[in-house]
Amino acid sequence: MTADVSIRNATKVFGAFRALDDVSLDIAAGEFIVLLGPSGCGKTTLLSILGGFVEPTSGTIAIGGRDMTHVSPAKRPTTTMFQDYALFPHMCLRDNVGFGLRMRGMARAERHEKAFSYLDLVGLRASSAKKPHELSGGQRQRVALARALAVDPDVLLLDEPLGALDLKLRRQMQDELKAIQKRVGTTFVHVTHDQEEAMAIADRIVVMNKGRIEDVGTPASIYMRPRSLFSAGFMGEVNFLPAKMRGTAANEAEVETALGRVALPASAFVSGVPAAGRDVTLCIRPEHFRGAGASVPTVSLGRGRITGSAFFGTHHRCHVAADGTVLTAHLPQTDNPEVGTELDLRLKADSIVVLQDGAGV
Ligand SMILES: Nc1ncnc2c1ncn2[C@@H]1O[C@H](COP(=O)(O)OP(=O)(O)OP(=O)(O)O)[C@@H](O)[C@H]1O
Repeated sequence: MTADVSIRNATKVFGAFRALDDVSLDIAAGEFIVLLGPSGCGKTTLLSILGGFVEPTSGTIAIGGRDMTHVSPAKRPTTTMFQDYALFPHMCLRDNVGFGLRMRGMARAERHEKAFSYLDLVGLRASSAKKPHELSGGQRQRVALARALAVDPDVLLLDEPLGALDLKLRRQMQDELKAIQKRVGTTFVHVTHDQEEAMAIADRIVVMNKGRIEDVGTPASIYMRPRSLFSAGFMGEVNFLPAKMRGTAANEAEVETALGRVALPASAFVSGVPAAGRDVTLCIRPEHFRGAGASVPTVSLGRGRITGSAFFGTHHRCHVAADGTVLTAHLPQTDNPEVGTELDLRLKADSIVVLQDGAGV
């Protein structure tokens, strides 16, 4: 089963503190949505509102077209999977996975069959007689997932479920989680503060900050075309270059930066081309600098001097100083950037994104 979710103007106030501030979001049935943001931004509060553990101060929640705003957690078509798994230590895996089914009065044979099929889904059928303490962290996490899915929720809510795992296992479990979600087709809403995790698993990422939604989109669209400075900065490394709008022509606009005047295509301005005189910020990903000799259409920010360089395997990460501004540039693995040498600060024109301060969704 699967269902769409509609959140309308959800606000949650704790005393004088606005943990969630007028949040609206539509989630399609079968989507894998990741709520991403720093600690305290309201991710868990939003997830708890979906699960029914927290009631919104105002606003509404509908699941599968039915208003759920004041419905108790047990009566919602949702299941929440927490980071600590909460498996029953004295029960074997089959009984752990079948526990929710027993609570719903399902007959023994049917319950066992279903528990086995979900253990199969997570690759643990052969271990069904084991107890949780006989498993690794990743295996326990899979059992918790099987148990959560066995009760056929329309929407599975996951609160930092991979938070307790070490990095390598975490990356492996992300791939498994995504593959399982695609197989079962259940709507997943997953909370994390890890940008790489969000990119690894999400159909769409919801970037949150201070109780509000800053950006919503596919991993690629948020990375390449962020709609707020916060979103650009949270989704990986970025150079922010302040600028002032100058003239605009048909499909182009000129901006003045500390590194000189630059003509940019109108498409670089994510929320439209602002009027002359307005302050804007150019967002430049470090890997978008192209060395000399690149044959693609380029924008030039003049020349800079390399003040630091470190080899990261896939690329060299360099600091480049130009006219009092220090930029970060990732240069190809095969380059040999040396500190003290000069670098052409050239970019593909369509790789620059220009945002107005205070922009967002
Ligand atoms: N029951 C509560 N009473 C008072 N304040 C609360 C309550 N629950 C959450 N808050 C506050 O609301 C803000 C948002 O909390 P929330 O748990 O949603 O953040 P989060 O983005 O999930 O952060 P984290 O990643 O640290 O879990 C925090 O500042 C938190 O202290």
